[in-house]
Amino acid sequence: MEVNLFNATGYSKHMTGSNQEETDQSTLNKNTHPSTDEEQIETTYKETAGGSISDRALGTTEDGTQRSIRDMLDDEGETSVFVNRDLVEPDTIIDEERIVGRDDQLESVVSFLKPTLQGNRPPNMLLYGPAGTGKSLIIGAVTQQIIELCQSRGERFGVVDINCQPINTLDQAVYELVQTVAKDVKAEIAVPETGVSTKRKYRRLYELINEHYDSVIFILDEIDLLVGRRANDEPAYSKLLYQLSRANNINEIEGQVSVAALTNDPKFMENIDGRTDSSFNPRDVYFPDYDATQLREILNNRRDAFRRDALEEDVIPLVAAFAAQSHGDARKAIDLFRGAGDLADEQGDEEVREDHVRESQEEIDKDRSLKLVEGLTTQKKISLYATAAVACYSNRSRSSVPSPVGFKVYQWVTDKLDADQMTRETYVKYVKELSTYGLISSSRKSRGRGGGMYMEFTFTGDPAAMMNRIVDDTRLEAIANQEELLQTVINSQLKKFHEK
Ligand SMILES: Nc1ncnc2c1ncn2[C@@H]1O[C@H](COP(=O)(O)OP(=O)(O)OP(=O)(O)O)[C@@H](O)[C@H]1O
Repeated sequence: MEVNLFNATGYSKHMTGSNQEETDQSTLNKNTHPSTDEEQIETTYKETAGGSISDRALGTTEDGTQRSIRDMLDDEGETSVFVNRDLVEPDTIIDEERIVGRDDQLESVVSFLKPTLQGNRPPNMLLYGPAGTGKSLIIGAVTQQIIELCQSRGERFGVVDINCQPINTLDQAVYELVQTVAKDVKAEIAVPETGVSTKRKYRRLYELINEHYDSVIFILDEIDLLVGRRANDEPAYSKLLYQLSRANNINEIEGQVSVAALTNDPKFMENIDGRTDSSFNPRDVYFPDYDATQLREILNNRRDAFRRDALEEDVIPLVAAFAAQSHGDARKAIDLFRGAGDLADEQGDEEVREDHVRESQEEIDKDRSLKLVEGLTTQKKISLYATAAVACYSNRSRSSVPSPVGFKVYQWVTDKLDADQMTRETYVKYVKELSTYGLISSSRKSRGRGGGMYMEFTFTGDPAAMMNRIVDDTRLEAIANQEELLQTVINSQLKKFHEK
């Protein structure tokens, strides 16, 4: 892959072969000076707990003698299948040479952002495509290079990167931007999170940017999830994109500003307000799914995360095949690769084998839904329960859930429970969030001419199991006891929806 923009040699925090050699070397060094390390651990331990560490033997060996913490730590170091586990962590920024199959996207993003280096304003961008297809990776890799090039010329290029998924309102989004910039430039946030207007937060944002950056790019990940709370309002993402993309024109920000919005939703621009459309007016960059061959290559480029000879031949093809099944998501492939290695370590095996991959995949499947459900707020649980109930009790041949029906059932459930009721937008947002975890897939549907648009949700796993899990965890039991009634409500709502 040849990208001509840069002459910088690489990123300082990246994992390179030489970093790995350094790590190996320092591990070697540590082993040749055990007494120094032991003294250090012992001193720290004495200071905090009183007594010597060698007094405290924790494990027992096969011959019945007890082992110290240090022995056990040393043991693990020797048997791990990993030599550079960071390389299979999803958030590690990787070297350009390790990027696979994204030449076109990389070239587009480079060419769009190149004007920054000439002091000109780059266009705004919309990076769209399914989860785990490299959107954050590519924009992160290019902006990182620009930061370094600008630094070497004494210019300050700011990258303000936020994930909109956990953010509910425009006001929170602006505060998050202020917080992100303040952290980057090590300045005071100087505006409270609540109790002041959004306008004041914007003002602080612009002030920080004008003081600390010569040019700036906002990266808004999962932008489509920033819907806001009120049903009939313009969505929060539309307002935010409008403000940020015109901040330059109205001189709120003095340097060059561009906005890169990242989304899984290919139809994102259809919901944008007209005036936002014309001020944001992005250049599109599409990120398609990876196929199994590309996923294999992505994993092969990270096989040095593992000890040489620690991977059985079938491991990479099998991981790639599993990930290709779940929509070609590279994040899932890397997670499974790491998970199989962790399992081999846990089981004290020196090699990662096919059975570690299979077992790890099973655990991921089980864990994902369990953990996810445990961590949800009550409102999200109710939204998910209502949606799963429609999929489960529908008498129709297709068990997909139209969002208007899911919402009606959600309203019915909240009424029965006397719980708060969110707007339809918020309900849709909550359920869509679950598609990020692969529990649900969502697609936008049209009801035909003049009928409007709606979302359709499909469960990847068993919706009944999902309902049971939620019931175990919440006061929804009262509803679960009215199964027949719930079934009737669902099928009458489905009937109404399809007759319209
Ligand atoms: N082409 C690639 N080459 C190497 N690694 C990749 C590639 N694409 C993605 N990855 C890795 O997969 C993981 C997910 O990628 P990334 O976060 O860029 O996806 P995304 O499209 O932004 O996903 P989402 O929409 O869920 O935010 C990261 O660890 C990234 O390094």
